[in-house]
Amino acid sequence: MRQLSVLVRYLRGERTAMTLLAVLVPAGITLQLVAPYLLRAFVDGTLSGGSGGALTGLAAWSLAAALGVLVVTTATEALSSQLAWRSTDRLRADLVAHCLSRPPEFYRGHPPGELVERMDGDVTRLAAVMSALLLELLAQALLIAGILAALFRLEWRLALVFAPFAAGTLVLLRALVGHAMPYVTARQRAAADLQGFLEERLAAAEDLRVNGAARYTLRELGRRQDDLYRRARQAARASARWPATVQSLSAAGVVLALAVSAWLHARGQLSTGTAFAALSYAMLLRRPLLAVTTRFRDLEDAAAGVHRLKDLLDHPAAPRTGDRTLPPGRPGVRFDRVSFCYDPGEPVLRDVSFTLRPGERLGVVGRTGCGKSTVVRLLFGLHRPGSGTVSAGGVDVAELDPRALRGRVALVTQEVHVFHAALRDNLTFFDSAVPDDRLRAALGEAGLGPWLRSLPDGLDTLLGAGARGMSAGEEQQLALARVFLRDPGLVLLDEPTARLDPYSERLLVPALERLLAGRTAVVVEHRPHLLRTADRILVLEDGKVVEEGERTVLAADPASHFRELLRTAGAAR
Ligand SMILES: Nc1ncnc2c1ncn2[C@@H]1O[C@H](COP(=O)(O)OP(=O)(O)OP(=O)(O)O)[C@@H](O)[C@H]1O
Repeated sequence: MRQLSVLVRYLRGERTAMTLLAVLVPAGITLQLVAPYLLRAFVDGTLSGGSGGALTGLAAWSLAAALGVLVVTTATEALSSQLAWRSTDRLRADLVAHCLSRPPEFYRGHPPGELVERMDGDVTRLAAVMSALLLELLAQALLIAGILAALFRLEWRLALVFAPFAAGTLVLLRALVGHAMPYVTARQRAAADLQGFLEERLAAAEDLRVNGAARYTLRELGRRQDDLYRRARQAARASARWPATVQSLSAAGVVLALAVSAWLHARGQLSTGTAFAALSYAMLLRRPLLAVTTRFRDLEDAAAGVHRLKDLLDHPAAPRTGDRTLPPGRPGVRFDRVSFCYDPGEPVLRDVSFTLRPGERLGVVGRTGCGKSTVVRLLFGLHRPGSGTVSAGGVDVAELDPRALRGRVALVTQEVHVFHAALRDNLTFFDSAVPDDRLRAALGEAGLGPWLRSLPDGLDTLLGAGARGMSAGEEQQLALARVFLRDPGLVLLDEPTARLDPYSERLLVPALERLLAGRTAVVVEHRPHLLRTADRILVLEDGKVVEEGERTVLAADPASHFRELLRTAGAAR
């Protein structure tokens, strides 16, 4: 139940609704408790030949009580469901904001499908708890207490029979929560795993089909579905065992009420009306106990969900950033004895040092896996060096305000995300303040002018899944247009042409050249012809700098690593 403390935090902002509920719930319970009393008076009144007027009055009161229960229940449900929507919306917004501020490692541990399951599935389950369950459990607990109190007033011997029975049932319920929780958590984990798997495979559907991996994917899907089924069965078994026990116990309770009432009635110690009322209370008691137990499964689901959400919320934030900004103009770059490793273990960069003056262009080369992309990721502030300093414009990147950094430094990789949104929004990231002529100019600089003119709705054309498709080259040009729009002083290119065919690459190169002109740039590239315009070259091997210097000098030196790389690449072409 500790997990539900998260709920309490979100319910705290709902004072008015909670106050109204605090009035409505006891009112509803009181009305339910009054009904058997009215029944007793009616039965005893009828048997003792009471006046017709009094009996009609009692019947009218019973009807009013039943209507009252209906009105109060409807109002309670409407109020609690509104409260749940508002609270869960806030929780979901907090979760999204939280995830958006996590470092890249977070997304390695939590694939998008799993995050969607948590933000949607878990949060929706919580909505159910907030609206119905929690309130219902509270109301039913109050109802049980109320029934026992009413029974004491009615006939203390009957209450003595019921009190231990109800208490015993509640103790069993308490045990139930902890009992099924691990199974429920395992089931939810398996569901999230399945969702993550589906999300990843569907995103790569084209590759899977082309490479004939569809059958393997279906086999894997089957394995994960089996796992989910097995865990769901275990969870259902664990959750069902106790409610069945409680159901039997409550049936025994009703029989007990009947037996005790009949015995007392036979000895003349209980009026017929009181016996009826006692039986009504026994039936009434049966309802909350059963409701509580059958609802426990949902409650456990939610508690396990909260557990997983807390786990998500507890993930450490991205490393603290500073509030410094970059000085105006084109920033220089400096790596000073930088070492870095992703996970504890082998360093990916070791003691890397180099300097790039403002406006210079550095080509980073080396075999695959030698750490080239890591250099640009550190410069873009995606990771912090384990030791040493990475600075841009003379400011340690760790001390830069991330917004200032992103405003002045642009990273272009081979991954381009096209949102299912208008072209305009895809360029501005939903900033409506950017004027259209700037957008058109940026698209023109990126070489997308003719493409824009061919679009039926121009900047309003819908892009992304299910809408206007784009070739890999056009997507890459779109990424460049985003960068042109920001007019950064430092551009980082991480193999932007890697997934393009030679034709698309030839179309992209002029736009890339326009982008790099007059800016400081770090270019990671395998293909030597894209390094033709670099001023300096950095050659990495196993995370270490094995060569660094002017491109023309290195290219002319027959013994240089760079010359060797050019030769190898030339032979491969
Ligand atoms: N997110 C990550 N978590 C753990 N290890 C990583 C991660 N990213 C890269 N690595 C590892 O760090 C090393 C350097 O990776 P990096 O991407 O910098 O190499 P690269 O030189 O750019 O390679 P390529 O030319 O293939 O793109 C590799 O061994 C890689 O497996």
